[in-house]
Amino acid sequence: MADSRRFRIGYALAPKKRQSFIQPSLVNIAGERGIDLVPIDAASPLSEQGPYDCVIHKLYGEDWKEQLNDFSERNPSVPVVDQPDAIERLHNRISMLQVVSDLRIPQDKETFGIPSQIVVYDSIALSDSGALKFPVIAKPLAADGSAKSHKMSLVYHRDGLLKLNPPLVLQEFVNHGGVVFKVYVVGDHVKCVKRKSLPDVSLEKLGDSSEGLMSFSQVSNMTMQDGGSHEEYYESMRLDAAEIPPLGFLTDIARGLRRAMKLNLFNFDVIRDSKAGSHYFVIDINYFPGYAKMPSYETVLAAFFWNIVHKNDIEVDVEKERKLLSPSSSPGGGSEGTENRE
Ligand SMILES: Nc1ncnc2c1ncn2[C@@H]1O[C@H](COP(=O)(O)OP(=O)(O)OP(=O)(O)O)[C@@H](O)[C@H]1O
Ligand SMILES: O=P(O)(O)O[C@H]1[C@H](O)[C@H](O)[C@H](OP(=O)(O)O)[C@@H](OP(=O)(O)O)[C@@H]1O
Ligand SMILES: [Mg+2]
Ligand SMILES: [Mg+2]
Repeated sequence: MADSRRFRIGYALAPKKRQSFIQPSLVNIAGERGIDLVPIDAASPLSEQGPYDCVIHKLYGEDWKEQLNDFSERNPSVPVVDQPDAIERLHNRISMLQVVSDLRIPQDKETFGIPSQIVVYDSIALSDSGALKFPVIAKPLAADGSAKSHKMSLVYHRDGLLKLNPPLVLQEFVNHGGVVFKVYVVGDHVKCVKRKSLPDVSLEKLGDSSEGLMSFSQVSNMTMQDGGSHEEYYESMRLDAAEIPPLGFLTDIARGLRRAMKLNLFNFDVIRDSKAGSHYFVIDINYFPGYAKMPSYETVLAAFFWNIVHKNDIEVDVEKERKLLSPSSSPGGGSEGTENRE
């Protein structure tokens, strides 16, 4: 007999994120699978809300982190996707990519790594950018969801560094044919899409650029106006022509990142080295990205939610789970996951 029980997944999202992610199509498809998506009011105590069979979230701040940790203590069997400590690694652009460098997965025909990069904490250190080869991209060290964290500069030569405001990551710019591959991960589902990227930088450009740097933000989210200019036509042609890396290669990286980071909802940006067609660089990892931009996002997310509430295969922090589920943990009152309340 089909399971008639309904499950409640609480979501704590900023208004803009709620609008882009909790679309009626997602609510309907999840509903058809017996899953109700229930808003969590971040302005009220989480302990007074619920009950939930799972909590998903993309909110920041120590208070929210404490509320979530308290919720997990009191509801050890209710998955929190994902654990704040695991997400925090992605809020710093050095620790974010360190996990890529630490991955140990077989690299056969296709190989991957991260661009050379250094962190600069103060303006004095700016002048000493070491052995980095120009151009470099100056990225805010913090990737904390603020608009500021996406404000970047392409720096053509050393003088350009003096106009920057640390703390920053200076990451070598890699010519990559103007296309970035965004790899969305939802549990064990992996989907790669192509997006516009920065164009390659010629040696001539390096020599003659007077201003020393070019600022930009979220270039991979810029939509081309319909019937755009000549350049936009060629941009879209280039996008179509770009060959997506082998899915098995991307899946190996995705699986490795998921296990290492203990995260279930993220994407990562990959660029192909124009100088070596089978070498790739991972340049960015994002927690709980814009899934609505992923084809069939509703079906993919609904299947992921179904797996969670049926306790299948999600990445958890086993140590944390073990501690929480140990006999000493006192499952308290509040919002234990519960039977259908219909
Ligand atoms: N090392 C690099 N070499 C070449 N291009 C790069 C490099 N790093 C970033 N870019 C370009 O700049 C864009 C923005 O960089 P990045 O993805 O790190 O920023 P972000 O603000 O975190 O973006 P997102 O919106 O994906 O979170 C990339 O999509 C890519 O087009
Ligand atoms: O094109 P994508 O889905 O990668 O765009 C994401 C982006 O990568 C970041 O994840 C943004 O989140 P923050 O880094 O926290 O700003 C997403 O914004 P959001 O408002 O959807 O969370 C972009 O969609
Ligand atoms: Mg990115
Ligand atoms: Mg990012």
